[in-house]
Amino acid sequence: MKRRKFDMAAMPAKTGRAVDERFQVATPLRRLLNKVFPDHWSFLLGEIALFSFIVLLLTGVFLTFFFEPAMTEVIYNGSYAPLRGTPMSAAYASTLDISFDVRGGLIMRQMHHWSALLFMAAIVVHMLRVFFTGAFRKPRETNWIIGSLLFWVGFLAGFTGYSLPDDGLSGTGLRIASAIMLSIPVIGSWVTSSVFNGEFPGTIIISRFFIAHVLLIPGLLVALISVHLGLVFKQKHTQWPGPGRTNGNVVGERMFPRYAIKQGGFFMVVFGVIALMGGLFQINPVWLFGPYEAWVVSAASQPDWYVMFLDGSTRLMPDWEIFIPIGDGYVIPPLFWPTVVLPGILVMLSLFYPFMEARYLKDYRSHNLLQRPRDVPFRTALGMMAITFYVILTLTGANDVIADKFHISLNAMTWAGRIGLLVLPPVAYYLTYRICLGLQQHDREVLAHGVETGIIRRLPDGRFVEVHQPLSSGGEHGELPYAGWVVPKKMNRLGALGPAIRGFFYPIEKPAEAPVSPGHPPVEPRAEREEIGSGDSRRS
Ligand code: HEM
Ligand code: HEM
Repeated sequence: MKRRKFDMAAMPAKTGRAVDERFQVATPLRRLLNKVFPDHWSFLLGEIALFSFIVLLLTGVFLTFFFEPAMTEVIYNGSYAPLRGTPMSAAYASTLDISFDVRGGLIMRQMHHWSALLFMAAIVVHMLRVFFTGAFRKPRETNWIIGSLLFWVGFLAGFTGYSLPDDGLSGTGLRIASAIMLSIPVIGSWVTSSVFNGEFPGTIIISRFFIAHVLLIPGLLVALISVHLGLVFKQKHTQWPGPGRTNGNVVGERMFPRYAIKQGGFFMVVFGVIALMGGLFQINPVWLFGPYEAWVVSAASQPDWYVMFLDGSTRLMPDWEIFIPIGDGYVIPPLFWPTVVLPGILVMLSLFYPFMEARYLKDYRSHNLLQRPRDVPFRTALGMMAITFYVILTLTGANDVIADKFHISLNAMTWAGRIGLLVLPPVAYYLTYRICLGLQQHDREVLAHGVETGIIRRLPDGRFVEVHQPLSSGGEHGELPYAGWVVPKKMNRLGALGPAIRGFFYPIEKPAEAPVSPGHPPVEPRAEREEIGSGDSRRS
């Protein structure tokens, strides 16, 4: 029999055909590789969250090989001399072993912790980007909801992870969690004894948190992130308005090859930065805190940054205890309001904001173009108000340290926090609003008179004027229309007092579909386009 010659060059095509004949993947794969993504630095924030999550998974799996999730008492006999001979839980002893005796263990622990901090920070900044640019509007409300859930599940991931080493700090955090659960009226004691299997701390909480931390929560996160990215893919990414970009298309680069290669590179950068931080900067040195003992609590015990706002809200709460005289009587301790009710309100507000805004603006159309924060002053101002609220609570979470370092009375810090929490957010709202209107005014000036060139000319009559260069009209980049909001002219006319008062803060006219301000980048010459079908029906 004649043997067929082996043709190496034809192998890839042949393999591809063989796979496609069996699984019919060529068409969906081509669609995937041809997907167009718009380019802007702020779209990388979601990717930082994604990449740091991947690092969390990788380092977390490594730690799981060596961590022992048990509260059985052991006598430490590892290489960290100051704690040798100390009775402690197996969990704490294994964390010390990971830090001192497992090869590469300390860098993995530190990378895990740094990536957790980066993950939460990236989520928050990504969420702010989505908020301030209006990317959550129809049709992307579902993705906003999934995103909000991701934040809160990430929060739980961080808290359960922080509790695992069972050192002095993590035990203090668990103690606070048990007090928060106990503060819930009626069901509080039942919830606490169910979670801790009896009295705090019990003997089971670390192994329960371990299952939650390495299995349930990561599983939930992977599922939610998959749906989140699936929706970004299905609904297509928003883009900044600009010449050639409309509500019905996406202008950018195809997934393959440039976009995919860029993303691969960016992952390496994020991984590299986390590895450097894990290698160079110490984080959570549990050996200094000692094993957890319920009666040992040190000052300056701080949680990770994303949990600190709850610590702060607890510190600011006045000691108002409510007694409800039904039956034997119920007590609602002050702790209930800042740690259960406040986060509950924040969860609800974060979940439903897109719907509240759409209702308020009576805007039920689909939006695929982003808005500049200055063009929607009320939203930008609300966002700044929320940030101010959060920052004050977070700083208050460290008010004992601030009081100590700056020699301020702790009581004065608490009162400053209380007053600041009520006064500063509205001030932030007002200032942001005025700044947005000022920036709009500046945009209008640029459109009317062109860009300042810095060239001063003397006119024949002796006056000096600055030469303004008109914005390009038509030409390569097309017209740059300005459709921002307009501050009303006749604010004080009798009979229009309402609009006049509102007009001081609010622009009256609704924004046009695509506010385009000067300075938007021209369309890149090799940009690709993809059309988006409108899903709007009756109410547009
Ligand atoms: C684990 C956390 C998260 C990951 C890994 C993640 C990842 C991403 C990625 C990669 C994108 C596309 C690129 C970009 O626009 O940045 C995206 C888009 C989006 N994300 Fe997230 N995200 C997370 C959390 C959140 C949160 C907390 C929110 C809001 C509450 C949110 C809301 C959105 C929305 C609405 C889009 C569509 C944006 C658009 O088309 O302009 N995400 N996300
Ligand atoms: C979003 C996901 C995650 C977050 C935010 C997170 C956060 C944390 C934090 C802050 C710690 C304390 C680290 C320290 O000791 O300094 C920790 C510990 C730990 N995590 Fe995670 N983690 C995540 C996912 C995972 C995954 C997917 C696994 C395993 C599959 C894992 C396994 C562990 C283990 C075994 C420990 C205890 C070891 C130790 O503290 O040294 N984690 N995690």
